[in-house]
Amino acid sequence: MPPFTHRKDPVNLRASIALFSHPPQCNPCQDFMETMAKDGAAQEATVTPNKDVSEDNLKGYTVIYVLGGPGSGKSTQCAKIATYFGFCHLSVGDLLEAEVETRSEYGKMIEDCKKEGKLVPSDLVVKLLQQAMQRSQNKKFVIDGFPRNEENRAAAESFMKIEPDFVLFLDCSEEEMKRRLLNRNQGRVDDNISTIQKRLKVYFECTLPVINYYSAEGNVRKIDAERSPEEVFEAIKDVFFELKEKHGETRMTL
Ligand SMILES: Nc1ncnc2c1ncn2[C@@H]1O[C@H](COP(=O)(O)OP(=O)(O)O)[C@@H](O)[C@H]1O
Ligand SMILES: O=c1ccn([C@@H]2O[C@H](COP(=O)(O)OP(=O)(O)O)[C@@H](O)[C@H]2O)c(=O)[nH]1
Repeated sequence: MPPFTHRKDPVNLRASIALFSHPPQCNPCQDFMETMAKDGAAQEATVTPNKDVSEDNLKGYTVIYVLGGPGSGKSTQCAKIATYFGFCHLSVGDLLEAEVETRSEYGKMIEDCKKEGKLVPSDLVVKLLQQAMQRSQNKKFVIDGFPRNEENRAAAESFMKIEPDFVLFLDCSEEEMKRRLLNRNQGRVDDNISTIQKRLKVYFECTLPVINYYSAEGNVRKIDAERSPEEVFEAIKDVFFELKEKHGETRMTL
């Protein structure tokens, strides 16, 4: 399969990327990571995984990654998947927001990243995700909006030993994603046009390569996400049933 590019408006995409003069920030917040490494802060407080649960316990879980641009409908569809198929829905964006609310030492940095549309360092994201998975009673996870860049993907594989059963790619035009985000109206600090442009840039430059990585492994199911939420979910259900039939219970437990 040829690599995914932006589907409907490649000309617009090139134009919008050209608006940004700084280089892609697929490994952002470097200063913060260096500080964490120096003082061992990553081991502290709320993000310390439960010590009596080994990372090997994550093996044998069913994991589905749901990727797509900001506003492509990831959260909307993950909630439906969770309800219909009994998966645990883990939104990394929500885990980060919850971390901000605990007023931990990472709160300000997370808030700043979010306002700027930047990605939070992988160490922290992976720890939060690992902790949430270990605390869950469920063994089937639909993971919303992660991995966002190559560093995230590699960290999930090497530290958590997880690889997705498959990746759902919600394909939506830039124009529609912008329209949805500007109408989302949930008081998010990042749903303004300036931050939306930055998030889209990160998506095109950092997340699309991850989708293409999995696609090269034959592990991506692309969904036309520009239809109504109900129509999108019907297409997603077809993918789940088709894969269940193909792989049986051993590969994916529904
Ligand atoms: N298929 C759809 N058609 C129209 N609006 C949608 C659709 N899916 C989601 N939305 C709306 O678009 C906004 C962004 O959806 P959301 O699921 O939060 O996207 P993401 O998690 O990818 O950022 C929300 O206000 C949501 O209600
Ligand atoms: O793996 C992730 C997921 C989210 N974020 C941060 O959380 C923000 C919001 O992500 P969310 O998934 O909530 O929303 P989306 O941008 O997909 O609409 C992003 O812009 C990033 O700042 C991150 O750093 N890593």
